[in-house]
Amino acid sequence: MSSGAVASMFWVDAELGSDIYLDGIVTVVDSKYGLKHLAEEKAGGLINEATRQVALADLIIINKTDLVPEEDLSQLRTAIRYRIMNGSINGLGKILETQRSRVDLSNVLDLHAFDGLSGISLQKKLQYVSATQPHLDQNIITVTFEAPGNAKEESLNVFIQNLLWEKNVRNKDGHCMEVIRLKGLVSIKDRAQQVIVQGVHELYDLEETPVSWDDDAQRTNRLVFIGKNLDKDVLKQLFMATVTETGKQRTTHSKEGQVCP
Ligand SMILES: Nc1nc2c(ncn2[C@@H]2O[C@H](COP(=O)(O)OP(=O)(O)OP(=O)(O)O)[C@@H](O)[C@H]2O)c(=O)[nH]1
Repeated sequence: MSSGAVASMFWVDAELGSDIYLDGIVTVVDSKYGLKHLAEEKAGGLINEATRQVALADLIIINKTDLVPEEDLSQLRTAIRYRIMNGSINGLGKILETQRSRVDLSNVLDLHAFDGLSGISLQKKLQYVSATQPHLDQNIITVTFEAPGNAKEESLNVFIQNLLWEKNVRNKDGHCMEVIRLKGLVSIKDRAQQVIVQGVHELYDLEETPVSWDDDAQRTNRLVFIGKNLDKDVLKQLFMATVTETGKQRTTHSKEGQVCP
């Protein structure tokens, strides 16, 4: 089972009030085979599992560093950084290097990547991502944008569900957008508090933070999407429709009845 699917299970569990909650996603990369797995090409241009797991991670552990020469390790580091720079919500996702996966637990636990607390620093993270986005990789990319206004909760749900569930949103070339993860700070109409939106694969959640908007007139939504075939203009245009309440949610880029693979 992929890490995203496992993460989704724990996330749902947390909502049921269990003692288990999703703190963050840690991906362990094997020094010896990591590079090979990251480079693997999948039929139909789909994102390979190793890249998907690295892009999803809040923390990456490169393990078995004793098994490879420094040269190989350096190549692997570059390959991972390249994927996180393009794919991570955290801008520069944290990387640890280990032998026998020995880590200081304080580096692994209490990541709080999925709870409201992370929202406080989210603004900084989002700014960092947009400032450093290199746009080198046409495979998995990060798209970020800001938009002023208040989203109607119902319209926001339709926007997210079209992306994650219906998968009917296409880029300008007609390719289906594939969102692996999304994160954002959004303003919902008639709510004083800031709301965090988190999505992993097909699961998403809107969570109110303890932070209130300073100035009602100047609420700025900030969103980050990680995935394939993402088009900033199309995403922003669709999101803007949720804040301007035009009632028209679909664009010419989504084709009725045609679900992406
Ligand atoms: N040399 C070396 N061996 C290690 C290290 N970490 C784990 N191993 C050994 O590698 C073997 C396989 O362990 P892992 O790769 O951790 O096992 P795993 O994650 O269940 O296996 P995969 O999912 O197939 O990668 C075991 O014999 C471990 O003792 C390390 O840092 N260095």
